[in-house]
Amino acid sequence: MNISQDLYRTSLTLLTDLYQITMAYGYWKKGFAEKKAVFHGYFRKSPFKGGFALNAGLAYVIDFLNNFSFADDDIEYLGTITDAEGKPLFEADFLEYLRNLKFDLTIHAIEEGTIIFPNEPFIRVKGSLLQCQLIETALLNIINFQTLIATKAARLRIAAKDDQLLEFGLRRAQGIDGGISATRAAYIGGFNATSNVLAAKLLDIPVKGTHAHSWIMSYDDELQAFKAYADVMPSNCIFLVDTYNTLEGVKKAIIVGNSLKEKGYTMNGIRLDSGDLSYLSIEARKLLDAAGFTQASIVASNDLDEYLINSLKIEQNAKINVWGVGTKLVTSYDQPALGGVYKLSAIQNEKEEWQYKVKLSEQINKISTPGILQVRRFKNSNGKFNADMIFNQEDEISSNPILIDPNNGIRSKKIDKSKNYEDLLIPIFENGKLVYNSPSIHSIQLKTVKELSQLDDSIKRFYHPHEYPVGLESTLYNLKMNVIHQLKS
Ligand SMILES: Nc1ncnc2c1ncn2[C@@H]1O[C@H](COP(=O)(O)OP(=O)(O)OP(=O)(O)O)[C@@H](O)[C@H]1O
Ligand SMILES: O=P(O)(O)OC[C@H]1O[C@H](OP(=O)(O)OP(=O)(O)O)[C@H](O)[C@@H]1O
Ligand SMILES: O=C(O)c1cccnc1
Ligand SMILES: [Mg+2]
Repeated sequence: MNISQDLYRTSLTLLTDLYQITMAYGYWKKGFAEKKAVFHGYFRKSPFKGGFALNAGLAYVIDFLNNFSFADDDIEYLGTITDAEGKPLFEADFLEYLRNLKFDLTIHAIEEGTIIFPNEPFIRVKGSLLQCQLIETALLNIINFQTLIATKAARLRIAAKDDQLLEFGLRRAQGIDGGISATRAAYIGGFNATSNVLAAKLLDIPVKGTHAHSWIMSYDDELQAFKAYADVMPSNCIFLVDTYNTLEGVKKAIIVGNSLKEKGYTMNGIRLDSGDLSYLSIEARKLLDAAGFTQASIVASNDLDEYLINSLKIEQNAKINVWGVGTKLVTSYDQPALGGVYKLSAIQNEKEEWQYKVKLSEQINKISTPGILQVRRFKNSNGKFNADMIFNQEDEISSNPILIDPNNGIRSKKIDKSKNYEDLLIPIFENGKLVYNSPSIHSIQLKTVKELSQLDDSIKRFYHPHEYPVGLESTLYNLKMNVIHQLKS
């Protein structure tokens, strides 16, 4: 077996939890597989104790859904699953139903590179209960991870300001796909390039890199190693200077930089990968400037994250202008998962009327919201985000709506009707037909940059950020309370 080939040449339709297929079987058996339902995907808490998340993963969801069909070998495999008594779990007619299933859901989603907040649906799925159910796991798998990493990357972008950010994470990433999709999400979040060659090729992301300690160690002498590197790649020289003694390394880089200059080339810079990055970058900058290399970059790497970059830049005045970030970004070191969920919120009865559904919980923030929802983002006259309103599309909305905090009914906010707004959930699939053109990854990154500029600094800060107002429109809030009271009585 060739794992990588087998993994990527298979249909991904079985990328799901068994219970989705078990429920699908149950719906089919009970005759309501094709009953119309609505589900929404959303998360309840911004990651990293932050004030926002950056939406990512939609292009992968689209790809998954566009190819959603059970291949013959999928059906054959499902036929081999048995129950506790050793009998086939699924009957043959159901498997034939799956074999002939044609994806026909209607899906609205928020575009990648959009800032999103807790409780607002980033995706709305409408159509047969059976199909809505079958896609849950893959959809959450894709969006939870890419949104998490894109958010981390956006935080690194906030810390690094206008400096270059390079993603170096592949060696520490969570497996093969974890590595590739982390690279994608990092780019969406604002990284300039990656060292991951396969991801760069597959996803059209700029690829960059320096060299490793092993290059230096393979020579008897550091100076000889730099000279040899300059010989081989005179226009691609960022010398890693910390193998033995960092500042001595910088001096040797300068010697080689001067001979490059004589030959008409430019030394691009140096990289620091250990020691006190603040002290060493300040001293290295002095040495480089004194030798006339004022344009040479100082790249830093070594367990960096947004807090360290912020401290190095703001508190310590480090002279670093390119940041290589790996482990802490691609593994989302301080928060390993985004808790995005997918909940049923409406289902049609025999008369094809919508019945609204709520999942109750002792924890108020875990009570789901009923309806067929849309997210409306209100903006101030300067373009900055003002507040987001979640509303039920089936209800009339006042032009001066009142937003109510879903977790605290006494907190509310009035929106005046002069505000500009945008509805964030846009059509992606209509009855199974793709009606959305995915933007290039470069335009998604540009969108991120614009969105971050429209978000107030108080929401972007890392410690105790201000909570951006997201409320249920009052008619929806009342609907939710009514559904809850009916369930309790
Ligand atoms: N000025 C600084 N302020 C705060 N943290 C720093 C500063 N300089 C470096 N760091 C961080 O401190 C840690 C230092 O790492 P550590 O003590 O393990 O040694 P090292 O620099 O990696 O050396 P080596 O690779 O030779 O073991 C790294 O996470 C690095 O990012
Ligand atoms: O620190 P990260 O953010 O993950 O960035 C990537 C790291 O990978 C490389 O070395 P590696 O960690 O393999 O070896 P090292 O620990 O000896 O530097 C590189 O020199 C960076 O230190
Ligand atoms: O190109 C680099 O400098 C690099 C690439 C991967 C990991 N660490 C460093
Ligand atoms: Mg390391």
